[in-house]
Order: sequence, then C-alpha cells, then structure tokens
Amino acid sequence: MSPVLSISAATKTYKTGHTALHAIDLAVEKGEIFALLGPNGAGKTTLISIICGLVSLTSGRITVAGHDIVTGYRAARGMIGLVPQEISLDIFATVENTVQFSRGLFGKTPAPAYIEQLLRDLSLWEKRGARVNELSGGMKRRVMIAKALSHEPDILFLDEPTAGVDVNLRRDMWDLVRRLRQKGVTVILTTHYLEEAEEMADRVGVIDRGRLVLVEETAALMRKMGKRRLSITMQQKLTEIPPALAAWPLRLEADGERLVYEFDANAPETGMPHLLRELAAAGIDYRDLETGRSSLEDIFVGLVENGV
Ligand SMILES: Nc1ncnc2c1ncn2[C@@H]1O[C@H](COP(=O)(O)OP(=O)(O)OP(=O)(O)O)[C@@H](O)[C@H]1O
Repeated sequence: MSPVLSISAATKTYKTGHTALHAIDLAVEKGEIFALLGPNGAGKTTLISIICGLVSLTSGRITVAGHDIVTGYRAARGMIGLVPQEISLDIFATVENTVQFSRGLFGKTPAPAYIEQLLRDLSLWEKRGARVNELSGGMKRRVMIAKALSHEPDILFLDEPTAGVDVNLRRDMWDLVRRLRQKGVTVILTTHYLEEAEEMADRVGVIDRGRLVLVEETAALMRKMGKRRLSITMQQKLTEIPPALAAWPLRLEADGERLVYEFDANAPETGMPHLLRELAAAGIDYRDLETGRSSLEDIFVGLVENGV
C-alpha cells in the first residue's frame, strides 16, 4: 500500500537563517494515528504548516495521496484538515455557518446530514445557531475541529490538541479520532505528552531540534523506554544515599528530601516492596510515596545517552 503522506528530505530554513527542519523522511499509512512528539521549538508546527501549505518548503518533497504539496497544492490541500494550536474563527458567524462555509471553500457540495452528524459528535448541535463570540473557549475549540473536518479530509492534523483542554473535550476528541480511524482517516497529532501518544497513537515519531530522531510503533517504544518512578518523600532530609542502599539506582532530589527510584514498568518485579523494606531496615522514615511514569524529557535523555 502506498503511504497517504510521504515526506522525503524535507528541509526548512527560515529567513532568519534558522534551519528548523533537517532532511525529514517519513511515510504515514492510510488510517494510521501518528503522534509527533518533541519539546518546544523542535519543529513540529513547522512540519505541519509546510504540509498544509502555510509555510514554504526550502528543499525536499512531500506528497499527500500522491499529490505534490507544491505542484499539486489544491488537490493536496483538499485532502487535509488542520486544527491549529491557535483558535481563529469569524466571531460573528454562527457555528453551523462557520462549518458549512469552510466546506464550501474546498469546493464540496453541501452535505447537511454529514454536517449534522459532525456537530452532534462534537456536542455542538445544540449550539449550531449560536454566534462564535457567545461560545466558551472549549466550545470554540470544538468548532475548530468541526471546521477542519467539514470537507471530509483524508488526513487530519491536530496541533497540540489537548493543550489547555478540559477532560470532556479531551474524551470527545479521542472518541472522534477512533471513529475517524475506523473510516480510514489518518490522524497526525503533535504533543508534548507521552501519555497522550501512548493512549492514541499507532506510531510515534520523536523530533528534536529539527531532526526526526526516532520513529517507532508506540507499543515497542513504551517497552523500550517506558520507565516508572517511585518518589519517596522522607521525614528527614538526607545528605547522601545511605551506604546500605548503595546497590539501588537511587537519586536524591528536592534538597535531600526526596529519594527517587526509577524502574522498568514492564519488568515482572518492580523491586518496590523490597526497596521499602530495606529503607525501613536502614531506619529511614518516609511520609509520602508517589509513583508516576517517566516524562518525555527523561526519554529524550535516554535517547541521547543511547546515542540514537
Ligand atoms: N516564522 C519563523 N521565522 C523564524 N523562525 C521560526 C519561525 N517559526 C518558527 N521558527 C523557529 O523554528 C523552530 C521550530 O519551531 P516550531 O514552532 O516548529 O516548533 P514546535 O516543535 O512546534 O514547538 P512548540 O511545541 O513550542 O509548538 C523554533 O526554533 C522556532 O523559533
């Protein structure tokens, strides 16, 4: 099967002379959910903006369902829906008109049943007659999603879809993404959060300083990199790791108040109970325990340390 999105040697140098993307190669299949992860300034928005024709490509080639984004711009753009980070809407238009108008811009004939279903899926149907300026921020974001899907695109780009979004919208959005996938729509999202990628994406690409440093199936990435951490807040601060615990990979944080133990989330034994017994034996009292997943930042450190 030929990929719905094909990126080869895509490079972007802004007028400032800053190269935001260095020869990116990537192929995304139809119906795939692909998460692009990376820290601030990594180049995620630049890449999406190029694919959507908002920013020019310096060199390389990108095709959407076989259409070159430069020479076949209109055909390529018609297959793409984009939900940008920032909300941009005509505040005096109604919800329904906004979505219908957007569909018209792509030269599509009206499809009242499709638009109704779309508005219902996004909990906007009751608000269809409301003007955009009467809506809450979360509702405006829903309108942005409806607008992006108005012309039934083959690929939907979501640029940091859950930044500043409440739990209900987040849940609705993921439900929608799952339904889109069933229909064969490809979804490409950018995020800072590994959990988000883990929850939704079939594959993950990690971009760092303009370079795609890793592309991996999500499950495989989590197996390789997924670490959990146990943070132990102690009754008394420590100045160093007690010799009796030297065999454990422990770190002191928060000015000696917290001991951090990182372990493999997929290992049959976490070592946690054993460690807690040894702490007690060493006479260390603690007042709080917290477990969590290692952050994307830790994973980046892991990538760099492993020389990827
Ligand atoms: N119009 C522009 N002119 C010059 N440099 C730019 C422009 N837009 C972005 N950049 C630079 O390109 C780099 C990549 O920015 P980009 O917005 O693509 O990153 P990002 O991964 O989307 O970050 P974030 O997670 O913060 O949205 C940054 O160093 C940024 O300062």
